[in-house]
Amino acid sequence: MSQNKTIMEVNQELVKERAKCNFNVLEVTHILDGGEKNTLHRKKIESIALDEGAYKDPIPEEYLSPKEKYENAVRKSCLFCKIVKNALTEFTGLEHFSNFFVLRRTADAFFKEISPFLLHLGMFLPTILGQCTTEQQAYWLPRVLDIQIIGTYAQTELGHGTFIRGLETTATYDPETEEFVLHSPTLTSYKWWAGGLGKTVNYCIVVAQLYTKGVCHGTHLFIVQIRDEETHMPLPGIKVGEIGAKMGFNTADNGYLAFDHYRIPRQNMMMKNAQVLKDGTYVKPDSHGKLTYGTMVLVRVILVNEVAFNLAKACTIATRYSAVRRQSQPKPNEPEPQILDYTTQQHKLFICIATAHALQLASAWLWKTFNAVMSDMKKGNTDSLPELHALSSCLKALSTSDVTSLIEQCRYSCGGHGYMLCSGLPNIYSFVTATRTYEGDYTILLLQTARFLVKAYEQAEAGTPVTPTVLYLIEFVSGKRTPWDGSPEGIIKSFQEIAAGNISSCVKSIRNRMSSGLSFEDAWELTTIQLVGAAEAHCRAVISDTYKKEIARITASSSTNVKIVMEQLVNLYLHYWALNRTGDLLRYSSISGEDVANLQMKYEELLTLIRPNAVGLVDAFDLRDEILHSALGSYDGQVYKRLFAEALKSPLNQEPVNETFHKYLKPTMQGKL
Ligand SMILES: CC/C=C\C/C=C\C/C=C\C/C=C\C/C=C\C/C=C\CCCCC(=O)SCCNC(=O)CCNC(=O)[C@H](O)C(C)(C)COP(=O)(O)OP(=O)(O)OC[C@H]1O[C@@H](n2cnc3c(N)ncnc32)[C@H](O)[C@@H]1OP(=O)(O)O
Ligand SMILES: Cc1cc2nc3c(=O)[nH]c(=O)nc-3n(C[C@H](O)[C@H](O)[C@H](O)COP(=O)(O)OP(=O)(O)OC[C@H]3O[C@@H](n4cnc5c(N)ncnc54)[C@H](O)[C@@H]3O)c2cc1C
Repeated sequence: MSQNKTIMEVNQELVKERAKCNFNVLEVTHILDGGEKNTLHRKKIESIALDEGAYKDPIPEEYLSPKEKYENAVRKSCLFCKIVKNALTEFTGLEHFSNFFVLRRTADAFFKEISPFLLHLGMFLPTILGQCTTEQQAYWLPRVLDIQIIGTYAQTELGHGTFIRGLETTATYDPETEEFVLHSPTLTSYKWWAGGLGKTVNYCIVVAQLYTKGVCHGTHLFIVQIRDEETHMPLPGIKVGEIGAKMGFNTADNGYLAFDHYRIPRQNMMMKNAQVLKDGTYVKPDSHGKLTYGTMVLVRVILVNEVAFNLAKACTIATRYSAVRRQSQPKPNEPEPQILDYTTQQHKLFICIATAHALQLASAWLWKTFNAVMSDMKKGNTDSLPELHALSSCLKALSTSDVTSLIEQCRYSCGGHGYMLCSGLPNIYSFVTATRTYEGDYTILLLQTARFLVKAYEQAEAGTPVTPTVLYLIEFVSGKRTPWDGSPEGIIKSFQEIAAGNISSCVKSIRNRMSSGLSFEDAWELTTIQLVGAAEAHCRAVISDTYKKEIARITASSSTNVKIVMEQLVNLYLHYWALNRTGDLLRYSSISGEDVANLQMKYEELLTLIRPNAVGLVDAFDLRDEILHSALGSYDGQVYKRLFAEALKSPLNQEPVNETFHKYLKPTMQGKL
């Protein structure tokens, strides 16, 4: 493995664990990277960016003031872009975007929190790729890829994030000057949250209500210059600043922005889908009405990969630490066990490894689906967009929610040391917990999927064709049920039955409520707890099915032991979630109490089988120490030496006596204060 320029020798606990591992670690790395070629490409980029040590901070980030932290993050963002510039210029189409995952991963060595450039590459660039005409792209793309301008995505306002149709910023077309006039009529219309907006960017994409010829045509996207390219001063008519301290993302200068009748040229409306002609005539998109929401769909797809990667980091840290840490004495006169030998610890950690695999593979599959839909859309066919929207919504919601809980579980599994910033876990957590909210809140996105599921159920009832991910509804409405058999395929089938059963209950509730006189909206609203549950169940079935099928496909040519350990993890994932949903299983499948007990036994057996390979499995994520930033999770496992070295960096340890002793402590203790 390409492990790091470590100066310490590897802890014997980890040496023994690595010797125990019975599969080829590199083979699993290739599976997770999507093939050997991708692994080599990733390692090459990591080498270019990291081998010279440019990511290192003179003073640890956590001991800097907020302003210094931000300034240091800008310095390193520029450095990072300079180092990887060649890689950046390759991204001239959304189809190349998966290569950004590699850059994103490498950038983590530079930032313990986040780069203020994240939105430039993560949203400004893809929106230009997805929403501009070819001519507009020819103008903007070179400047964006060459970092001649830096941009962000300003959609959310102080008053509205979720409800995009409720945004208040206006863009009113003036045919006299062929300009749009951007205006923020109220305090609640101030743009709020956009990453990098506070101090870093000079351009941004603004989402505003388009008015032309006195008619409002709903929200549209505009490219807006907000700062002078030479002086970086806000331009006249622009009010811009930073929104203040947050739970995480503190190096991302999230900002606010308001317009006072601020003019931009007509050409700055992103016109791939809808257009405003010189005379103010509005030309509607002739296909799907929600095409301007395209960047959100892309970023939701990206986020599934993003959280899988962050979970891989967290469980690498927690698993290596658990192999090194010894605690308690269950058997008299025997040494204290490694905490990884406790079944409850395995229960906390192995589901994290399995989930990181499941989400990594589900995200690769979703990425393929996204590209297929984009390719259809290029030919004018938007038929598969609703299914993509439903899928990307629920996968984003469930993956960010699962991973947030599992990262916290990794922290719990490291006891007190996990609470230290130098464990790396708090920063990973504060980054990932935000993903549950941004780019569409958890509940909101599941309710979007639920809309699709209810419609699909009605189609299945009516005997009209349904899309691939909901084919299970056809069997369900026909009354066909598969008896419980406890096999992996049987568990997935039962997850589909749970999903179908939940959707069916929702449909019944809505119909019953409507037949008792409620409107559809009120009936829907009263059913939303169940609808969220149904969308979650559907998504669990999709992830489980995809995970199992993808592992079977990819490992068809793998060595025997790799195949075995990969299948064990799939089974662990399925058993974990089956046990977690026994209520639903008892309600919607033919499972018995005895079957549940068998599931539990099988689950515990799987933990024991996976245990010898646990460290090998996290090594296979192939995360360089520079990217992990963790005293607990480094490849050498020198946990205690690293914790102590980190403690010595504390500013409080730079002097034997702090001045507060003379100012406050001594006078207090001497009764003189
Ligand atoms: C130095 C460099 C260092 C590092 C960088 C290196 C590399 C970087 C590269 C990658 C980065 C990696 C990862 C991260 C990338 C970027 C992210 C990082 C940070 C992001 C920060 C966060 C940004 C944001 O949050 S932006 C704001 C996002 N906001 C939202 O998501 C709002 C959520 N709300 C909505 O989506 C909608 O309003 C709604 C869906 C809830 C409702 O909309 P609306 O009211 O208009 O519609 P409805 O009436 O409900 O529905 C009508 C029908 O339309 C359908 N619909 C809705 N949405 C869509 C859609 N998107 N597509 C298709 N169809 C849609 C809906 O289903 C209805 O259909 P029906 O048939 O009528 O039922
Ligand atoms: C770290 C971070 C970075 C961000 N970066 C950006 C950015 O770069 N650009 C940008 O434009 N935005 C950004 N955002 C904003 C983000 O997209 C929004 O915060 C998000 O979409 C949620 O919207 P909201 O804050 O308005 O929440 P609200 O919609 O007010 O949600 C509050 C609560 O109400 C519930 N709720 C709301 N509506 C309904 C409903 N119809 N039914 C049931 N429950 C409902 C929600 O589920 C939630 O529990 C960022 C946010 C964060 C936290």
